[in-house]
Amino acid sequence: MGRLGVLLLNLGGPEQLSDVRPFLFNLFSDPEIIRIPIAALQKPLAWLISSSRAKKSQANYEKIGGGSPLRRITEEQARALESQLRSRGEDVKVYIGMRYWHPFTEDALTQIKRDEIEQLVILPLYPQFSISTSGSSFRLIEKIWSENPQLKPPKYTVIADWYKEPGYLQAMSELICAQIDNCPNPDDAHVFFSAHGVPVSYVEEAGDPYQTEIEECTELIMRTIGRRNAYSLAYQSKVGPIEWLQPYTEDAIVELADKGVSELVVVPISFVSEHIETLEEIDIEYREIAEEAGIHTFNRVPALDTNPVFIQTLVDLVLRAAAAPSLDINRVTQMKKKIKMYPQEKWEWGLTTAAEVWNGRLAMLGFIGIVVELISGRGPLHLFGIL
Ligand SMILES: C=CC1=C(C)c2cc3[nH]c(cc4nc(cc5[nH]c(cc1n2)c(C)c5CCC(=O)O)C(CCC(=O)O)=C4C)c(C)c3C=C
Ligand SMILES: [Fe+2]
Ligand SMILES: [Fe+2]
Repeated sequence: MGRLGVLLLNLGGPEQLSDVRPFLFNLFSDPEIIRIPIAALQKPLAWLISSSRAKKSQANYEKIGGGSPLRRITEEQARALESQLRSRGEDVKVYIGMRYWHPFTEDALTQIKRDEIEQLVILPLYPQFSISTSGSSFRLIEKIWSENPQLKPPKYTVIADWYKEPGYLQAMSELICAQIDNCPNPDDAHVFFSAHGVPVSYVEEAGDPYQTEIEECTELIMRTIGRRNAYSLAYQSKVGPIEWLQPYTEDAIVELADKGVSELVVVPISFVSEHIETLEEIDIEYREIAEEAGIHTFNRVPALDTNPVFIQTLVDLVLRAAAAPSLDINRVTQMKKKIKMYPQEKWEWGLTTAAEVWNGRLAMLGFIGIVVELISGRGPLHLFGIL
């Protein structure tokens, strides 16, 4: 086997407060994150939303030290993975490709070409697949390679999701058990999984397998734990006016308190590193809601970061993928069945009634939003809470 490369895919995050606005612009420019049916409106709307949201978002990043720790942690994970693989005798280099901030995926692919990597394993740092995360990164890689075919390595394999990996389940269950045991009454502790949400339309209309994979993942983790603790799942970080997966984390916490739960073990489930949604949203915002609702123990399970059992899982995944026949991005998307990634014709031009209605609604919302916002400086986007 020739020189092996591993490309870790992640979201990226602003490193300092002045990065927040351009980072948000990149994020909202992605049609897999916000689906604007008229492509020409994508960038103006991204500019509008990012400019207006920046202040609120900066205030949150300020509370966690003025920037996202995502780059530092992902680099630590990459180094740990690389040294583990090298200790197994592999001639390997690990790269990081972020979707919305440095180090960008484009730069990683250029470096991979320069280093003459012969076989590339593409490994998203998202255990479960979503159109908005791994799907978006796969689309970007496809686009870069189609525009610049010489960047494509001779062989590559894509890992679509890996939430069923025994090592991952083991690492998560050890971290959760430690927090259960930290509760005053461990048997009464309620294990509360909080996943990053996505709009309902992603699952119901575009066929995103994310919700199914998240639900299955929580069940597998609880089976691995093998204790009798009650558990539930909710979705956090809703953005904008449309309906996202429910129940929402903030409502579910209050409901549990109303039912008499007073000891909560909170498990961030859709991401493997500490980031703004764990350090600010869970640790500050949701903790406050829980305390006000009468929950006296709120133990948050730390993210995996460089947990050795987790890094070992990544090693196993890479070695298995490197030994497997080449699996390309198109086949992965097909394997994910009928996912409609934007701007597939089916979705964009509405071969189904639902998509037509939805596109119409979005187009109207976009037009009205931009016009009202530009005229008054305070439009529907504010009203609906996007900004
Ligand atoms: C599996 C994880 C994630 C999914 C699914 C996801 C979907 C999703 N996100 C937004 C909008 C925003 N996300 C933001 C930050 C952010 N998102 C994730 C992960 C998932 N997103 C992470 C890890 C981070 C934080 C990175 C960091 O800086 O540490 C933000 C910016 C922060 C803010 O202003 O709140 C936005 C906005 C949408 C719309 C979406 C699905 C369509
Ligand atoms: Fe997000
Ligand atoms: Fe948030």
